[in-house]
Amino acid sequence: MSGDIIDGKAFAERLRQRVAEAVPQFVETEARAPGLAVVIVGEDPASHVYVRSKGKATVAAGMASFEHRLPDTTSQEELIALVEQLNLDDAVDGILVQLPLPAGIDDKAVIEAIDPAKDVDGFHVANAGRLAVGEEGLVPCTPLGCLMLLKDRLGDLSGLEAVVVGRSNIVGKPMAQLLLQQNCTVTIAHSRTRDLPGVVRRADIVVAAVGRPEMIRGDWLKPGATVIDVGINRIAGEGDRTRLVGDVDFESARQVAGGITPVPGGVGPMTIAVLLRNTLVAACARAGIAPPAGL
Ligand SMILES: Nc1nc(=O)c2c([nH]1)NC[C@@H]1CN(c3ccc(C(=O)N[C@@H](CCC(=O)O)C(=O)O)cc3)C=[N+]21
Repeated sequence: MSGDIIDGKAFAERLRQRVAEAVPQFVETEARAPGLAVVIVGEDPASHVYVRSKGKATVAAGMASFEHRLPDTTSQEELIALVEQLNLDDAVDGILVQLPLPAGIDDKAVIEAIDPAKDVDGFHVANAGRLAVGEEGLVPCTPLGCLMLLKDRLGDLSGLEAVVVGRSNIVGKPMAQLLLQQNCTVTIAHSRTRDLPGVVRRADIVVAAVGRPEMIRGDWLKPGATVIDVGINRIAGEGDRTRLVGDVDFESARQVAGGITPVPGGVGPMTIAVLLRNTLVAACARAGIAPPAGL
């Protein structure tokens, strides 16, 4: 038996298309495009690649993209001053400060400076709190993208056993909240979990977000389980090449899983598509209009 590959890239393209189709209505009523500001500090080449692809996707969806590139000598005060300026800028509906930030800048202080209404990453404590208590708010892009893939594949998730491996504030914890909202029985496993393979083997749904290349293997899975691989790890490949792998050992897992997301082409493209979706949703909320249906 060999499970299906869950095509996150194709799903993400359809979501981006739906966002792009909804933008003209916003432009019509508000006489401006929804705007996303992305702030990047420092020279990390991989981060610059992501920021460029976010900017391109934003423009392709018909939205305005504002990129702010700051040198790695930028102080926390300067960065927060920029965030505060973007908070006040009416052309900006979404603010994303690319993480990680250089050493010496406190991520938390910068995130808390973002207006929660413009926090399209959903990282602000106000949005994390709203998610935890089931209030309307902006939800982190990666976990929301994972949930969309799961619902598309499985329909109703009620009563299913979900194991989230990883407890970060940006993926693991919000993922667990979303699955709980869908009436899953949710376990959060992590580096201190005893008998991790045994815990993972109970799961109908496995979300892997540990940041350890190919850690979760096929023999850890319940046959037929749905596996969502959030990991993006660059490891040594053939010769002097590198290759991108997830937190799941794809080849062995595929033999046992019912469905599995690949890396690349799985969760990564969903993150960017949901970022566009969140930007449009934030823009509608700021304008006091209903968000487009079905996003
Ligand atoms: N404030 C903030 N918000 C973020 O959402 C955020 C961030 N900081 N810092 C960096 C990470 C990383 N991230 C990715 C988004 C898309 C892909 C993606 O589309 N990946 C492709 C291929 C990537 C490749 O080939 O290198 C794929 O998986 O198929 C990857 C990684 C968003 N991040």
